[in-house]
Amino acid sequence: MTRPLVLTLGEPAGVGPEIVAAAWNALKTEPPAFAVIGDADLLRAQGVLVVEINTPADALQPFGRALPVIHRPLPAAVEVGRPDPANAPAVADGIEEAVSFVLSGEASGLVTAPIAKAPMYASGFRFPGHTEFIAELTADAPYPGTRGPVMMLTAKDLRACLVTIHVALGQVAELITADRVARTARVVHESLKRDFAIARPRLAMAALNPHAGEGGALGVEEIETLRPVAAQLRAEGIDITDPRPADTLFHDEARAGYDAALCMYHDQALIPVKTLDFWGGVNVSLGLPIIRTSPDHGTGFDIAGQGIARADSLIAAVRLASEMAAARAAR
Ligand SMILES: NC(=O)C1=CN([C@@H]2O[C@H](COP(=O)(O)OP(=O)(O)OC[C@H]3O[C@@H](n4cnc5c(N)ncnc54)[C@H](O)[C@@H]3O)[C@@H](O)[C@H]2O)C=CC1
Ligand SMILES: NCC(=O)COP(=O)(O)O
Repeated sequence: MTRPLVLTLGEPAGVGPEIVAAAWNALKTEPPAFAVIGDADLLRAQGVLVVEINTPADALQPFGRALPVIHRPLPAAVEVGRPDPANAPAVADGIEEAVSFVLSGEASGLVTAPIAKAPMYASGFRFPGHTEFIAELTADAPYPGTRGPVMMLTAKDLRACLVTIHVALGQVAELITADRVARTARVVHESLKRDFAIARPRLAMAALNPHAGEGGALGVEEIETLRPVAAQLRAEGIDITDPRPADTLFHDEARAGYDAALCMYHDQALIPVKTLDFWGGVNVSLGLPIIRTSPDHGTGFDIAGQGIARADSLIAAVRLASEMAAARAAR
């Protein structure tokens, strides 16, 4: 029987509880089952039938008729739209527990609803986001390849992978080192084979500077770092382009020429992703011992509790986690 996925509820004052409830409504007749870790009362308040369970395996039997929840009550009352740092440690604990279920094999993969970074930081959380936190939690688990984490965002046929993630734009250029670019490319290449069943992945490298540096007139990173790394990667057998101007890398015909784009900074990847498919985009952590996906949107405080938040991205994240877990297990 298919192992269940495990879902975390994310920031309780955001759209997490309502999109998790809506995702269960949409997916309850479709395998795989999932177990939610979080405050069961928040989910009951969404009007769905909840069943409290103890382990992910307990989710399999009731999933079609009730939303299975491993109940972890929050310490502070939740005011919709107003995150309280007092609940942030419980949010982090939920992620940690969910990761342990995947590491132990009790769940096949992890899907996380969005967290709000600021209240987490205010409570002492020392990671930029889920991606780095989950990498730390899985650091001692065996992994048969180049370790990430690498953040990939998917939308329709676009897979955009980030060389740098949550850093100020002013710091990006100094972080574009040969080692970081090469490691990112290796993780992406291996993951496309292992988790996406693409036999011969084709990677496209986005340039950092306008017009790929215009021969050095608009920046030297392409000449000094990116072209030599691309050549080195090709010598290793990785099919990757030289750095290409980012403004012409994401239109329909361009996307047909590669399986994943290597993007140098957050917005270079996330703008095309969210423009192409804001509702269906998925955030994937590559190069980790566990499968982890997430919606591509955040906590939506401005709309939380109004019944208008869309669950499409979370539903896509559940489906993708299931497909990736199956691809990884089949190897
Ligand atoms: N994976 C994660 O945990 C992520 C967390 N965040 C966090 O979310 C918080 C808010 O970030 P923002 O930049 O405001 O992005 P956001 O994605 O929460 O909101 C941007 C816009 O999209 C709308 N929106 C978001 N989710 C929606 C949904 N499910 N249905 C309909 N409309 C939706 C919002 O109403 C808003 O207009 C921040 O603290 C950020 O750190 C942001 C992205 C990912
Ligand atoms: N902009 C993407 C984002 O914030 C997701 O971060 P993470 O929590 O998945 O690491």
